Amino acid sequence: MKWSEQTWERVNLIYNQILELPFNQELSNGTLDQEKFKFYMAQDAYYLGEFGKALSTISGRLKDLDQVLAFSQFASGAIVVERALHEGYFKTLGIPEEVQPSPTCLLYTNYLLSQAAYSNIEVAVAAVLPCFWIYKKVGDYIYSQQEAENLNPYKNWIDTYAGEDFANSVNQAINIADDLAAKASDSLKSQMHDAFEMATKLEWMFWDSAYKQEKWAI
Ligand SMILES: Cc1ncc(CO)c(N)n1
Ligand SMILES: Cc1ncsc1CCO
Repeated sequence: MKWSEQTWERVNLIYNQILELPFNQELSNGTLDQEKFKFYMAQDAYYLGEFGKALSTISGRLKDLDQVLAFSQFASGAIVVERALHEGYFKTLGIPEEVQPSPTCLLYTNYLLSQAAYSNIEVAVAAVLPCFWIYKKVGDYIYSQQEAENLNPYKNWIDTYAGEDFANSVNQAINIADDLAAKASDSLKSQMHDAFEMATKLEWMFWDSAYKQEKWAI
């Protein structure tokens, strides 16, 4: 079995809990409170900027030039989505330009940046993979729940992650993780699983914290 198939089995329960989160259920049926969506958008813009930097760092650490190119394209893709949020949702929803990251957003982005900089490159790639794969699966799930006659106010957002371009990036990222895992020791593969599972939990926390509009205690 491929590393990616094994790793998905390990997070399948968390994935199902992600689908059940009130944020995703309400986003899917269009009833999500706009304040919660605005909070999420602001935090996600911050997230995408830091995620882009983590992808750039990984790009520079990879050896195979096709993989260097793929990660540098993912990095620019993430920054392009971040810029589009500023031109789109930030303006239409009236979100202030400067975003202070929530505790969970800071935890997640710092986890990704530190994995990108300091872990073995195989582990760093595994740590960023849920950002691709979980979003793709959640995007496809929510898209499949849409009823044609009801226009969901969050349709634009839903379409971003259910589209073909994103699907291609996700498949490329999974294949790169599998190629690295194929040459890795058992111990390294196990660290890759742990990083994938940790980032999957942080994805759960990110949506949960947006629903709760998480604040700093002091
Ligand atoms: C929190 C989070 N994870 C993953 C993605 C997809 O890149 C995103 N936009 N936001
Ligand atoms: C994973 C990811 N999320 C938003 S853009 C991007 C890279 C795809 O090009």
